Amino acid sequence: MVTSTEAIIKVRGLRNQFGNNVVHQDLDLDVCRGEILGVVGGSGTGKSVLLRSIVGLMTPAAGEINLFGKNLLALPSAERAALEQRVGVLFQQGALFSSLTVLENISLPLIEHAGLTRTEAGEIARVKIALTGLSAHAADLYPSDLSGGMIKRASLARALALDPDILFLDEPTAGLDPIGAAAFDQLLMTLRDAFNLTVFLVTHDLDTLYTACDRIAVLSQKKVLVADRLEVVANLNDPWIQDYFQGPRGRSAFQAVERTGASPTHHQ
Ligand SMILES: Nc1ncnc2c1ncn2[C@@H]1O[C@H](COP(=O)(O)OP(=O)(O)OP(=O)(O)O)[C@@H](O)[C@H]1O
Repeated sequence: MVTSTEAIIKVRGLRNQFGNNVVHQDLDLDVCRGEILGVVGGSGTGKSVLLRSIVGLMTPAAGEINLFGKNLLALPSAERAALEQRVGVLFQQGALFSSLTVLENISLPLIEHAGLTRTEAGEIARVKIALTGLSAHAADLYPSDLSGGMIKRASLARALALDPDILFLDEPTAGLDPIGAAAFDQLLMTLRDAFNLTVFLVTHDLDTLYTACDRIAVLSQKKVLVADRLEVVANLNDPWIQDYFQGPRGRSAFQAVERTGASPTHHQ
């Protein structure tokens, strides 16, 4: 699939800080429409904080965040809320409501934000459940009845409830076994292709980077050090990048891709 070069997300001069802890300084990033961008970096480099800033869950100390060509931070709150509804977010722990069934969890944004009735929302929620590969009977289960992989899929179904243009995922394959993680990567690519979704994916999973991502952004030294195709990023002369991509796990992920012939370039 061909990703466009149009930046659907444009971050400029971003600064985030908690007390004296400056997490981002002068951070710039473009995310192109239709791409799956993998965001990596050492622990604490601010991947989740970057995600939360872009989706409007926290206000940066300085900088500009353009979503769909509009400066998010300068918009009146109603317009900003409308824009934020065009993004779906899958948080690290899934963040499903434990007292609601899967169907009710997915229905909630449709009732609250799209003004649908319970019945209408339930119908759409069932479509999303099928779309994410969950069996129909999962609809009536509670989060505590679900396996780790099912929780990820149910959370994905909820993130897709309002037909977002951009999907944000924070460590979606963390805690999944390798087969479950590979299946989730495949699902992501299928959904991106089917709906021309743009995907912002925070991950530590090297297999995901090799198989699913069109470009990779590396967070380091409070900035995006590089955002480019894997071949370019993996060969950069930077200690963290070399350790990460050329270390034993990086090499085995690369060899697995070589064996199966799967490669990000095959999706472009
Ligand atoms: N609400 C908060 N209050 C204070 N400090 C915070 C808050 N949220 C994040 N931080 C700090 O911001 C920094 C970046 O955190 P963040 O969770 O974005 O890192 P990360 O790159 O996602 O890490 P990991 O890979 O370990 O999940 C850390 O130093 C963290 O302690």
